[in-house]
Amino acid sequence: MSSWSIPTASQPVDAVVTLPGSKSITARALVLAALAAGPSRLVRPLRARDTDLMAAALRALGVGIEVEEDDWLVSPGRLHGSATVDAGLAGTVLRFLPPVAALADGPVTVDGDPRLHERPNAGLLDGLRACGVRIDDGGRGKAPFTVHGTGAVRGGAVTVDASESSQVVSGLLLAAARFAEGLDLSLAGGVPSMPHVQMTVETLAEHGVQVERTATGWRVHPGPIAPVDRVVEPDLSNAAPFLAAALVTGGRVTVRDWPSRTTQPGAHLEQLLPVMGAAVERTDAGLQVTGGQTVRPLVADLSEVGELTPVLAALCALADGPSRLTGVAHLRGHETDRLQALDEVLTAVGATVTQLPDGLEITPGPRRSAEVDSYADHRMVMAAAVLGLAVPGVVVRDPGTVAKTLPDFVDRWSGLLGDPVGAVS
Ligand SMILES: O=C(O)C1=C[C@@H](OP(=O)(O)O)[C@@H](O)[C@H](O)C1
Ligand SMILES: C=C(OP(=O)(O)O)C(=O)O
Repeated sequence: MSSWSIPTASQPVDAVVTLPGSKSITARALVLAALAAGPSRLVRPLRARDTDLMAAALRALGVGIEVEEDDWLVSPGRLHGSATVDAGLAGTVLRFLPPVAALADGPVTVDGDPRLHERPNAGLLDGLRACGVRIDDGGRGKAPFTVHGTGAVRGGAVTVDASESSQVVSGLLLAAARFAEGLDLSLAGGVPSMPHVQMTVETLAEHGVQVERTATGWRVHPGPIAPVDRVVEPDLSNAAPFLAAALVTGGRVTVRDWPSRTTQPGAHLEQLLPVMGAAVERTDAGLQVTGGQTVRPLVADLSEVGELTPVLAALCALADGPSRLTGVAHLRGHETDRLQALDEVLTAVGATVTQLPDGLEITPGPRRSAEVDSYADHRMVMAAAVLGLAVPGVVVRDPGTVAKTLPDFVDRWSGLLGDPVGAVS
């Protein structure tokens, strides 16, 4: 296991950053292209562990996915088992692949990293069962499990519990046009990360699927899924640490190709970062964030943008007052229990942290060096990188875990600081 001594910023950063494609859009585009009535081209999809695992899983079910320079050419095929699929630690594969597997002819087993075995998935598996699919999960509601595909899914009216992950809704909606009766999905409770559900609905509509909001959820009409060629937007959640660097160092960072309109939750950074003292401007080059004299605290409900919590929490630990982040109980089921992990890391560098049932209170304190874990969580490495800008001597173990969504993050970070060494040992 290697560790990374995070470089401290010796001067304000001043950089223009180009980021790879969105994980969430790439995953949806792959699944819909795989279920479509003809071939689709994905231009500049994200190539990272999560999306490579999704492509491998679809290939294992009979989908053709050819690499052509920076693009993926997806050719749907007859979906078949038997197959074993490695979901790694990807929530997108864990929740988007099983409804596709249910359409395959033969059993498909989904397994992954040790932590995947702890990620909640009963909402999805019970939802699929209500659609008429047989699943063996040993009664755990978690991976590993086997979906016994018969080549067809009934679908119809189902009520699901998506309180632990919006991906339960997205996974079912993505495949639903291929169910005999479509899907009339009702929610049993709340759902976090609504922008991600909206992203699913809009991507379905782009593929010609008839999908509508109902009083209790969403209805997808049965019918063909049209192929679509698309250019994948940059990943705005992965923009967060780079933009945060502008705040921490009082510098300026521009993220290129910021979409004028998007369903990505990272778009909320445009409203959240000014609360923390930044000036944000859309320029011809992209979204430009300029830091102020200090980082200001944040009091916010992050339920819609839970993915941004680790980097925002790191900023809070460097702010000039106490912060309170709420609405993110479901982060306890992410790559790690992120509320616990953030508590440990922020405390290690000198903050006082109180865990709430659904969030964190963070009071900055005298800063101190620390060696911290990555918790197999890409966003914890990114959070540590933000802390290390201002706290000398922050070392993060196993930084390679960023490969989940941004394999060259460490090199990019060193480039941002003009530090070619980027000591990884
Ligand atoms: O649908 C998606 O692409 C995602 C939805 C969200 O999941 P949760 O609702 O489980 O937080 C988000 O955190 C995850 O990173 C990606
Ligand atoms: C929660 C995340 O990932 P996943 O898709 O694995 O749930 C994330 O990327 O922050």
